[in-house]
Amino acid sequence: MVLNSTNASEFTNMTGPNALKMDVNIVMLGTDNVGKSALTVRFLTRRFIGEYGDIESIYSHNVIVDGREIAFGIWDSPYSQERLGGSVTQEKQMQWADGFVLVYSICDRASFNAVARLIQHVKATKDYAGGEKVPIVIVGNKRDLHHRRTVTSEEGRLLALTTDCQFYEVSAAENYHGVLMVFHGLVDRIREARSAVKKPAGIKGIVKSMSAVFTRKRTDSL
Ligand SMILES: Nc1nc2c(ncn2[C@@H]2O[C@H](COP(=O)(O)OP(=O)(O)OP(=O)(O)O)[C@@H](O)[C@H]2O)c(=O)[nH]1
Repeated sequence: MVLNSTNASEFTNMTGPNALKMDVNIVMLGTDNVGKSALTVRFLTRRFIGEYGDIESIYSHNVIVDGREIAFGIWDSPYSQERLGGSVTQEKQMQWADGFVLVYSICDRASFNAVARLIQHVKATKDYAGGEKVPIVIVGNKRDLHHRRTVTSEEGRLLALTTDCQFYEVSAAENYHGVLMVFHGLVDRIREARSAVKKPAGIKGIVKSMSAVFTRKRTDSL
């Protein structure tokens, strides 16, 4: 299913002459029932509808983020064990994606453990130009069910810190803003990754060390 929606009118500062369009493809990953579809639908429609079915969907959605039009492609598929095994779909997803939202439920320790494995898998599989870090956001969902929590916020934060990912705890059921932060945060990461590819790594360092040599020579000859 492909759903198209344009939601630009709710943002200010969006039609400046310098606004450039940017395509961003995002894959939602995580085990069953963690809320991948709920997060996606919340971002696209601002609504939480409760039941989402098991349909694989690629959504397209245009919004303005920081004055720039972003054309989101969001691939949301139900979890299956083949995901960790190297299926054709998974390979396609890896090639297609610019960034990943890795979701677990704070009430489901197994889903958190699966995210830790998925991070390693994505990092090992995703062939990112320039070798810079793959943009990944880890999301602990179902924050509204804190009385049933089995994964602490600290554990989520620590996982993000040790794997160089971003981290958010949200409730797709109760809070649109948190969900918005997830997708905007990922766009920032993708931007950073792309500009790292454009500017060859180390060029600043080369300029710095050359000027250091010349400065030293001048100083030596005084
Ligand atoms: N309380 C609560 N329930 C949620 C939240 N997010 C999703 N759910 C519920 O969790 C169940 C699973 O949500 P889905 O979005 O279908 O989960 P999924 O990860 O896409 O699941 P699969 O399609 O099986 O891979 C649904 O009953 C949702 O209503 C949340 O933030 N809080």
